[in-house]
This record gives sequence, structure tokens and C-alpha cells, in this order.
Amino acid sequence: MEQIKIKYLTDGIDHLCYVGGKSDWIDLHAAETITLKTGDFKLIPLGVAMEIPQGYEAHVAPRSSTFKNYGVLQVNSVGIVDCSYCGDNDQWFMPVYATRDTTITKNDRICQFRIMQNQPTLEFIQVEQLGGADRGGFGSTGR
Ligand SMILES: O=c1ccn([C@H]2C[C@H](O)[C@@H](COP(=O)(O)OP(=O)(O)OP(=O)(O)O)O2)c(=O)[nH]1
Repeated sequence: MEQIKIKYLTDGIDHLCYVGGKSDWIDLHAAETITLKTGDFKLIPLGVAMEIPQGYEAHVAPRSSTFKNYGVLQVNSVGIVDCSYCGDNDQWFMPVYATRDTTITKNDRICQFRIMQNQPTLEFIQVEQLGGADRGGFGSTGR
């Protein structure tokens, strides 16, 4: 089992845990109560900093119910937390855009994350011709 050092940056949010029977994604909590007007952008503090193991990164995504419950969109679609983001003040955030007036209450489970192994180091070799057959370009397989 991998161990991750975690620092909670605020009182009053639940500690991270698996929700039994759900999945291996782990929910993250809003660290403060935030009221947004339609069209507002806000970095929602998630109240945690972590030391992700070397060779891994975390992917942060909305929960499926986040839009239904709060009307917010995660503007970067998926957040990437690098393992170099590991200091005491490297708090995790969820950047959101409000599509309606809304309130997110402190400790609400607003998004979720998992860690993923880093990809291998890639070397790009410039060529004039690639080896594969054309597939027809973007969106060519029909609806
Ligand atoms: O949704 C996110 C995305 C990123 N981060 C943190 C962790 C990540 O390691 C750091 C930087 O993210 P990224 O490299 O994607 O952003 P950038 O715009 O390139 O900023 P930087 O100049 O800090 O690298 O911000 C979050 O807390 N939430």
C-alpha cells in the first residue's frame, strides 16, 4: 500500500477516506463556505497539502453530482497535481466557474482525485512521413 503524507490546512473538514463500495477515487472537501454569483470564477480551497510519492501525480475531477448540486464547472476539466507540489503551503484547489448563483458549504464533498503513475520520459523524433495509414482526420468516423 502506498502511503501519502497529508497536511490538513483547516479545521472542520473531514479527513480523507474511501467511501465504502464507491470506487478508489477519494473525495475532497471545500475548506470554506463560498457563495458565487452566475459567471463568477473562484479557486475553491480544498484544505489539504500532500506529498505525492515520486513517480506519481494526482488527477482531480468533479464528482458526477457536482454540477447538479452546485451548478459549477471545473474550468481546467481535470486538475493535475504534480509530486513537486509538496510543500506545507501547496494547498490543493479546484478552479470553478459558476453557471448560476450558488453556495458551496465548508466540508461539502466537491471533487475527487486519484493518483496515477507518471508517463515514461518521451523523446520526440521529427520526421517527414509517419509510418501509419491515415485514419481520415478529426471526426471522420461519422456520428
Ligand atoms: O486543479 C488544479 C490544478 C493544479 N493545482 C496545483 C497542483 C499543481 O502541481 C500546481 C500547478 O498546476 P499546473 O502545472 O497544471 O498549472 P500551471 O498553470 O502550469 O501553473 P504553474 O506555473 O504553477 O506550474 O497547481 C491544483 O491545486 N488544482
